Amino acid sequence: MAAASALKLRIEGMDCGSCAAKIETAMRRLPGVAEVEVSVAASSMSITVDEDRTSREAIRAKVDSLGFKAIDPTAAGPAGHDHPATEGPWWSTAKGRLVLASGALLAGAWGVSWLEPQWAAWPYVVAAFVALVPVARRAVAGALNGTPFSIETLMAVAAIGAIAIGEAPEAAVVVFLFAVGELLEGVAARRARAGVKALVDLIPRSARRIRGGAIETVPATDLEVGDLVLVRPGDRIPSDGTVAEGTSEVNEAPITGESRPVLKEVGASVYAGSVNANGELHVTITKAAADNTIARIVHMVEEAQASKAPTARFIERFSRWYTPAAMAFALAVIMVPPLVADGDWQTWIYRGLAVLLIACPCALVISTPAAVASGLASGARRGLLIKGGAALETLGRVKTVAFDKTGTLTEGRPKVVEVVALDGTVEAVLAKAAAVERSSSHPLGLAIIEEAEARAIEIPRAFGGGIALPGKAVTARLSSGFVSVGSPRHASEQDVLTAEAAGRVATIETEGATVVVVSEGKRALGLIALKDRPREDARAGLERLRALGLRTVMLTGDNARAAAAITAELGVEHRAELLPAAKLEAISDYRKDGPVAMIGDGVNDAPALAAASVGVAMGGGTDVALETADAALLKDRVGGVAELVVLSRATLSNIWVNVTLALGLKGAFLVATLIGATPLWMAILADTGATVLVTANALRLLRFDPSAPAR
Ligand SMILES: Nc1ncnc2c1ncn2[C@@H]1O[C@H](COP(=O)(O)OP(=O)(O)OP(=O)(O)O)[C@@H](O)[C@H]1O
Ligand SMILES: [Zn+2]
Repeated sequence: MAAASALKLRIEGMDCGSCAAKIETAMRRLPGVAEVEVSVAASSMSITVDEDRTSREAIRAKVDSLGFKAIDPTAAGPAGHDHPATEGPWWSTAKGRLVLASGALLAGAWGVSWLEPQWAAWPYVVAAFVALVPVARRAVAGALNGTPFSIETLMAVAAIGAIAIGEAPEAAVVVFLFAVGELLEGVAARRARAGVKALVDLIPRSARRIRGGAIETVPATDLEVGDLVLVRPGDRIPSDGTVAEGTSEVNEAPITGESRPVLKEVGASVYAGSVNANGELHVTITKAAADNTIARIVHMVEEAQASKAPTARFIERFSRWYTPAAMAFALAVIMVPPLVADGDWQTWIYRGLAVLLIACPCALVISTPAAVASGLASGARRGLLIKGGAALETLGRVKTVAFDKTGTLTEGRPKVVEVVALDGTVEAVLAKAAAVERSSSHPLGLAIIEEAEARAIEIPRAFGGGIALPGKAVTARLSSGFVSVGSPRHASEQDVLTAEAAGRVATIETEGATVVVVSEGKRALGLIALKDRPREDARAGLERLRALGLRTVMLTGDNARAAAAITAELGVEHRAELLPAAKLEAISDYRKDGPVAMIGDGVNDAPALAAASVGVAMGGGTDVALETADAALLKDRVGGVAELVVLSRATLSNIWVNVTLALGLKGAFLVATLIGATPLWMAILADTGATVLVTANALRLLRFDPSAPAR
């Protein structure tokens, strides 16, 4: 049995969701095709196919036969660059030329009818046919490949019908306006795509590489990991790297959306595309051009735009039966009044054809994807990365926002504030604790190691790796025996805390510190108290969420007293001393009241992020934050959560405005047509006009600023 392979093709020429549905239907009829998803917003198709049964050439040929152009990026030219040259100006595209040609013919026909009215019919017929031929070709191709009732079918039937009943001028205007509409329909998707791609253009083309004391200018794409580059004040940083020399403020707005410059010193990470403000920096390159954070963000947003939101899926399914139903209705309009009420055939055929035009579902089908694509692009430019339409919809409906404590509401850099020796010296307690924590990446562990190093304490070696009990403790074997560092609760469960020691723990915790117990075998050696600071904007960020009507909670594995001390400062409800499993339970509790967003740093809370309706990682462009979770805040601020929610809600209401506009216009035109108030050429505006409005409305999201104070 041959394995199915997953292909990703770029598809040019799609404007509207029904194009996507048509391609999907045709693909499913090919042998060996398992899964297929076509995205208009991303101009792409993902398909899983057994290539022994249908070759990729056959797939491409099939797509081309439907009137689109399929391009295999892996087979494409050098460097596998997946950002195609932008399509030329509108008049150079096939659709643009069609609009120009049929417009010119229409104008010519109008001129003839004015000069020589008795010859007017034929030029109009010619004008109508020129614009109709490509439409009819696509209608036939669609019908042969499983989509008999497409927009093109509606169009072709209506235009041919109009010519047949002697309304050639109207037919010509209708097909011309349809061609104009088609040209406009792709605009939203293209603009949203361009908005994101513009980010990549922020990466400079050249860099100043330092080699053997000399400085040479090289293309940024030639930089290799380990190269050293010089970045002067005012320059953009050519590739992700770390500062090797110098101090400067860097504006990271392109990546994080944060316009305040960030001070970078030796050892700090810098991102490609950010602007060096005032000092000279030497930067060691850590990523090749294609792996730069900004390039990956753009790639992720493109993938996100390709994934369909539930509403989009619903509307696509809906329009699958909607189009045939509309045709049946139009037929009834033509047949029933003349047969039943002795109506005039010519009049009712004319009205029935108008109904066909009004029924075109294009505006409806494009309403959701256009808004979602714009919303995602708008977020990406502000450091709010949402990985798909589904996540966006959920974020807009969220009822509860749960936060992890460490690294999310707090800075995640606890500091040791006190060391208490219960047995032996303070130095020995720290030394052994640090030795155990060497095997852990927990923020508390890092703080303990840092403190031991700061006090120049020699850290002994551990034998073998440590054993971590998540949410409880970490244990390792030292030369003196097994040493554990863990929560007081875990220590008392293990019977190593005396009543007196437990009393000291309680006293320190009341001051808002986290206490860990260092024990050897069944003996408590000492206590280490640590404190972490709340993030600067945590309070304001939480308040903004509550102002949006959301419930905010803090879920923490830390002790109840320390948690209470922090939440008193932040004004947020909390649940403390939660083991990882209990965090998941808390989340499913909250989910009973509606969707829950979980905000974490993506480091040790991946299960909680996954358990929530939507997981949001916070963590300044780190790999973990980008890969895990359904959404990520590239700007390390609690306020970003509210911005995510505001943007998502704005996108959802934009979608509803679009759907209402599309359906409303159709309803109004339908009534006007049935009472005979709408000529054919106006009926087409019910869809083309709505498409333009819907597109323009969706594009407003590109400029939407979710950080603006609530209206
Ligand atoms: N590596 C470790 N070293 C010391 N103590 C630990 C370690 N791992 C867990 N603990 C103990 O378990 C408790 C809970 O840990 P957990 O990782 O669940 O929470 P946290 O990450 O500190 O806080 P939050 O849940 O708010 O992010 C800690 O407060 C600490 O007492
Ligand atoms: Zn349409």
